[in-house]
Amino acid sequence: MTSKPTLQVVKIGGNVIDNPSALASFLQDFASLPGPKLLVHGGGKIATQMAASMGIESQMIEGRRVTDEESLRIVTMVYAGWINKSIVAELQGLSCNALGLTGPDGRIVLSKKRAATPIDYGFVGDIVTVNAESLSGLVQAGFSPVFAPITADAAGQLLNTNADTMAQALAIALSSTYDVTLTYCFEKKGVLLDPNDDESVISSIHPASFIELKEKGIVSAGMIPKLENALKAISAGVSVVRLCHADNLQKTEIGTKISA
Ligand SMILES: Nc1ncnc2c1ncn2[C@@H]1O[C@H](COP(=O)(O)OP(=O)(O)O)[C@@H](O)[C@H]1O
Ligand SMILES: CC(=O)N[C@@H](CCC(=O)OP(=O)(O)O)C(=O)O
Repeated sequence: MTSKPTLQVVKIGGNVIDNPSALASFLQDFASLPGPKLLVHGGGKIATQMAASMGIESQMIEGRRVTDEESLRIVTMVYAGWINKSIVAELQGLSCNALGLTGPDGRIVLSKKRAATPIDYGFVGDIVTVNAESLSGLVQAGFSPVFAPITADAAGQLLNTNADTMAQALAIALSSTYDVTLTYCFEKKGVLLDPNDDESVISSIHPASFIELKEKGIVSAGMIPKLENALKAISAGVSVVRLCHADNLQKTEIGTKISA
């Protein structure tokens, strides 16, 4: 049996994107990763700040943004515009052949508006399909795709999509062709047993320990969808899933490893 080529899918979170020097150092590490790679970025923190500066209050429920028409315009401008193009330009400056994308570009990611019950999130999309063939084609052509968390449905309606979910869906889709490693990079050293103690990193999480951590309130807020996505990825064909500090992208033994 011939083994699959390797590919790294990396997600970078909004708290790092909001810190230019931390982002620059992360992008340097990303650019120097060997082999095919793909980046998914968030930017929730900047979108919230932008909305606030326009007098619009952001509402998050279970780590997801309630997205009305005005918020959709803001998140599209922030994620697919300012953040995506800044990251692509910075990576190009580091000789990484980054290609900025959103879901509707080449219809690589197709989503569907979330049902309005039990919670009406407005213009929020859940991923329906990923066109792995088109995406692999871009990777094989030498590009490093950089995805903003904006998608669209089949009728062309733009939708806001959680960036952790986007990374999970892309990693799973690519795992039929590649041996995929998925790394969630953020501003903490991993999943912490005590959120106030940066050194209390939990080295490994599996489905049963996640339920226990959630019940005890040790994982909360944005960490819940992040871990749900991480667990889904490891159970659906992704070879390695890890959560770590953005500074530790290349230190593969550090952080929290996810097991099935
Ligand atoms: N046990 C935990 N360990 C680490 N972070 C946690 C934990 N529980 C909750 N969190 C929170 O989850 C956040 C990461 O989720 P999120 O804000 O969605 O980040 P990102 O923007 O990187 O996706 C951390 O900043 C932290 O505040
Ligand atoms: C539907 C939904 O919640 N979308 C997210 C997309 C951005 C994101 O996920 O950013 P981080 O990775 O920085 O949290 C939002 O608007 O906050």
